Amino acid sequence: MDAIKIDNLTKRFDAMIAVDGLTLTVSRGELFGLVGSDGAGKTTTMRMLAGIMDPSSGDAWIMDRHAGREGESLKGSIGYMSQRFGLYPDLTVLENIHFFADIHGLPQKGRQEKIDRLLAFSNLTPFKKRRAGNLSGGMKQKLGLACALIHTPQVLFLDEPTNGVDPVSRRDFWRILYQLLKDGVTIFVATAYLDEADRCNRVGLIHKGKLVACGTPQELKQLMPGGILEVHTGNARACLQILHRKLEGYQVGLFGDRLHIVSETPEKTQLLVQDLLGGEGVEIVSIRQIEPSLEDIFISVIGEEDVHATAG
Ligand SMILES: Nc1ncnc2c1ncn2[C@@H]1O[C@H](COP(=O)(O)OP(=O)(O)OP(=O)(O)O)[C@@H](O)[C@H]1O
Repeated sequence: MDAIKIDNLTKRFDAMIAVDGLTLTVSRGELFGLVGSDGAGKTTTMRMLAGIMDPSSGDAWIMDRHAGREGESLKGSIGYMSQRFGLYPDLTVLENIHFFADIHGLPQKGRQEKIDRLLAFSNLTPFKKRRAGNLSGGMKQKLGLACALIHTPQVLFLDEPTNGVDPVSRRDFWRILYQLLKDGVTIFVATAYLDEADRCNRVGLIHKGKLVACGTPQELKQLMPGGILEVHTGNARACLQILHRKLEGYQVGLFGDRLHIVSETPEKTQLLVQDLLGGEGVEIVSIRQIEPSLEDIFISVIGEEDVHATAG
């Protein structure tokens, strides 16, 4: 059964279409990633699903209830952690959680046990008396998550929850999400980090408000015809310029100190690239075919010039 059903959801801001005919479903207990660069339409989608923004047209249902028309009755079933999650910096960790418990009308009976469980779950027990303003970025996000979970929602919406958080805390945060999945919570997470997208059961790539691809990470990786050639040389940027100049009709992108070339015939392209770079006096450290990453797929689907705003 579907936890989330989105049908032709559209949001216009004057002439600008922020979300353009989005249609997709998310099953119960699924971890779905909405992936796109800045301004792709992720936050606008989240707001409409969480019932805090009306769509211009189209519909969404969460657990069989209409996100707009039945928004009020949905509140108890969904948790929403927005990008600028409203923690109170002057309140302690514990006080913040109590504040959200009050908002959701959580009864006093059983409340303390619930809070203790959430604190332990998010590894915040030792910090419960610390003021939220004095927490690290990663801890703030965990506290935001604990607050979003206080009323035991069935569906959790997370808008770029690990934006700007260090890699160790990000991994920690994802561990917590996997625990929630085990408890049967459906998670809909927006992210610009493609490595995070790889951790999702299914991924939707959104670009300029449109869903341009959707499937499991493995399915998305099969969207790419041919393969990827990874080229490692002493100076990737110089080689990028050479290949942009001389290798017409190919997508070439810079990934750290490596170049990725999308090719339908990688073996042939490998010979061509070896010739071209050799002719320019470039020494190739290695050149090999690799499995495309989600980042490769993203670039191949939306075009290289549009991808630069996307975090790696
Ligand atoms: N209230 C608004 N009024 C006008 N335009 C808006 C409004 N909210 C969003 N937009 C525009 O809609 C587009 C989609 O924005 P949205 O915030 O949904 O993208 P996003 O993928 O979440 O990116 P980011 O991570 O930068 O928030 C952007 O071009 C944005 O400028």
